[in-house]
Amino acid sequence: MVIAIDGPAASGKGTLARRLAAHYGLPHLDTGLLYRAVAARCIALGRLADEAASEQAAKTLDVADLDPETLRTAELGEGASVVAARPGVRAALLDLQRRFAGQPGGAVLDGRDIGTVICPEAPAKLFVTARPDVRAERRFRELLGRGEDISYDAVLADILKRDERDSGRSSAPLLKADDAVLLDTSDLGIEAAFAAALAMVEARRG
Ligand SMILES: Nc1ncnc2c1ncn2[C@@H]1O[C@H](COP(=O)(O)OP(=O)(O)OP(=O)(O)O)[C@@H](O)[C@H]1O
Ligand SMILES: Nc1ccn([C@@H]2O[C@H](COP(=O)(O)O)[C@@H](O)[C@H]2O)c(=O)n1
Repeated sequence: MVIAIDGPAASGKGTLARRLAAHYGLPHLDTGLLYRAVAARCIALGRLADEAASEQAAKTLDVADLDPETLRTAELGEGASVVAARPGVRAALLDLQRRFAGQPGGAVLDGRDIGTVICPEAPAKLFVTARPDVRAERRFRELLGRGEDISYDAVLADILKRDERDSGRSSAPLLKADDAVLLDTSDLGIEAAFAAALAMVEARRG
């Protein structure tokens, strides 16, 4: 079974994707890490504004090299949303994601365009969201815990800017697929959100 999970930044989709993958014994791909890794390589080269450099980085990306610890910074979240708006970068990462989803037994993928572009035929699709202030508070605490020197206001501003860029781009914008189930986690803790997500997936399996 393929489970496709989309939603805006810090909505909790990665947390739910990991929990669902563990529950069903499926492999999980956090597709945001792909775009973060492309941005990391471009930033290291001083070429984030260079479209050709970002396409080249995407074409030569190795999933085995993705290190969540180094990639989940605020700077790379912003850089990822810049390179993710480029059609050539998205095209270069398409096959890799579809191959991951096509593994025997299925997979769980989370991102922005999984239910709409990468796996439009997935039987179980969730669109996870939460109010911006709630998302910012969660991400702020997470980044503080990781030792980043950042303010709540800066995190909220980053989230709003990324939401706008991700939803407004012409190539694979962040959208709820028509057949995705909406899950608002604003007033749900992690366990309650997981229970709701599991019930939605079970309903689709049945
Ligand atoms: N329902 C919840 N209640 C409280 N905290 C949550 C909940 N879901 C996730 N979190 C916390 O919020 C933060 C963001 O969650 P997560 O990384 O799953 O979001 P995301 O949507 O995958 O973000 P991104 O797209 O930016 O990678 C994490 O610190 C996570 O532990
Ligand atoms: N399927 C996806 C996944 C991510 N992006 C872009 O990457 C940025 C970082 O993603 P996180 O999930 O790690 O926060 C995100 O803001 C998107 O711009 C994407 O376009 N498609």
